[in-house]
Amino acid sequence: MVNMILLLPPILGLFLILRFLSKTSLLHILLNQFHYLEDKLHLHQSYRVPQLNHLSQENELYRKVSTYLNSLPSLEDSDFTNLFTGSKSNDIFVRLDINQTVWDVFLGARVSWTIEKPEKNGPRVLVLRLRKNDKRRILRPYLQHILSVAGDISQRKKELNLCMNVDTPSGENGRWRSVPFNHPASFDTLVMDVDLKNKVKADLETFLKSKQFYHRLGRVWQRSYLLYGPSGTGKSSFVAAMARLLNFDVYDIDLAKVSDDSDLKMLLLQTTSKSMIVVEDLDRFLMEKCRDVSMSGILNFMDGIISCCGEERVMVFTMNNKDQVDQAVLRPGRIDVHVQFPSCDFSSFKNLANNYLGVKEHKLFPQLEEIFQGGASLTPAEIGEIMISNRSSPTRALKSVITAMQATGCTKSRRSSYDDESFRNIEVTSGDQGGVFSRDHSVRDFRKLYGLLKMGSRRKDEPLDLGAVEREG
Ligand SMILES: Nc1ncnc2c1ncn2[C@@H]1O[C@H](COP(=O)(O)OP(=O)(O)OP(=O)(O)O)[C@@H](O)[C@H]1O
Ligand SMILES: [Mg+2]
Repeated sequence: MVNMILLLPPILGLFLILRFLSKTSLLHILLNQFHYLEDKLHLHQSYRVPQLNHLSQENELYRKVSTYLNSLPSLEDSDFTNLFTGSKSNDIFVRLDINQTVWDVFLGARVSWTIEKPEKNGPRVLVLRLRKNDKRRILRPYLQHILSVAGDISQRKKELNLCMNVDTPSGENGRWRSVPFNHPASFDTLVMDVDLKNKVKADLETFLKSKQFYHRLGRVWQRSYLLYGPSGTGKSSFVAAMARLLNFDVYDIDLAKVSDDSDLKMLLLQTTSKSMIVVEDLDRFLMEKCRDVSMSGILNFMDGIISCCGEERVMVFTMNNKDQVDQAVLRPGRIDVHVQFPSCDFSSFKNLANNYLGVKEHKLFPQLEEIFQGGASLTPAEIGEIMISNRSSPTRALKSVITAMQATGCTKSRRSSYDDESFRNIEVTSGDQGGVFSRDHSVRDFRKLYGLLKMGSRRKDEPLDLGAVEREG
């Protein structure tokens, strides 16, 4: 009994000390000091993983290690970790900051990673530090482990990036600025010929599985698409839908910000594999008299000659009108698939009415069909705008569309040359099957061999005054 009484004060004291340690940061400080001392007592070796290689191309290992480190739970314990919101409002991301160290344990060995930035505006370097005793045992398996975890994370990755070239390089990310790519368009939301949509989807899916095929032929594993048609017919939305289907980052090249051919090469070298390279309004750029990038610079870029690092790439060019463009740009092999985006026909219109207004049938449909058959048309963008502003009243929306179509004054006689020309010009080269369909094939041949990548063929010649439509509506 006396013994028990004697033991009570030390037990109580120990309890109070432990409670004090757990409630304050003293325990944490002591543990840190212990790790620090333990660290000092061993010989260490450091390895550097630079962000860019000697050609200023992105070092893929750097990206993979960053992906891995940003997924480590220990990052949350590290001081001054950056917190960011993601694309969804309740997503929070944890990201390592410059000079911040994160610890990791692999096969019982403790290693640390620090992001350094040797020059103020220069690229970053990830520094791995591990004990010399552990080096032989863990270095290679550890790096393999990082690659495999990073691979899994990217496969699950839902967030895509949109990269845009900028005039002045920051050094850190080279010439590309990237932002999360959240464009909501998908193949489901795009109103277009179902057959055409499915053919492009199948073409993209086949491309993804064709690595061996391209390698056997000694070809760069890339596929090029030309999306052409009037403004507001869904070309940019289609690009977003393609990126979403492929799960590729998008590199949107603004050629006006490219200073010369070698600058264009450098930009391409700084893109990664599994990406989509997009050049919008190429026809307009090629038409410019004073431009900094030469025709041969553009052609080399399209051929993928300068793509040393970027395998598995899809290139997309958009144009309003391809008739004025040099045939060298459009030749098979340089552009594999041409997809035409026409103004709306009646069947697409009904799909838009269903999507925007929830209307499958309406008493005004026969009148609208007649107007469409008369040759008048609007682009999906124009029809979409009218429907959005009148979405509370489908009848008013449809009446406004009728008024707008009548206001365009487009008649059958004004559309003939465009129709016939575009019909002849459809070219689909099917690299994966080894076939090239030339311009001379008849339309029936195209339908038979690959299917017709065409949604219809009407055109609007004059801009719509939406203000007038709304007033009348
Ligand atoms: N086929 C379509 N289906 C559904 N929505 C469409 C379609 N085409 C256009 N839109 C709508 O119209 C708007 C403009 O479309 P988009 O920017 O894709 O056209 P574009 O062809 O790229 O035009 P531009 O040549 O001027 O760049 C978007 O908000 C899009 O949602
Ligand atoms: Mg566009």
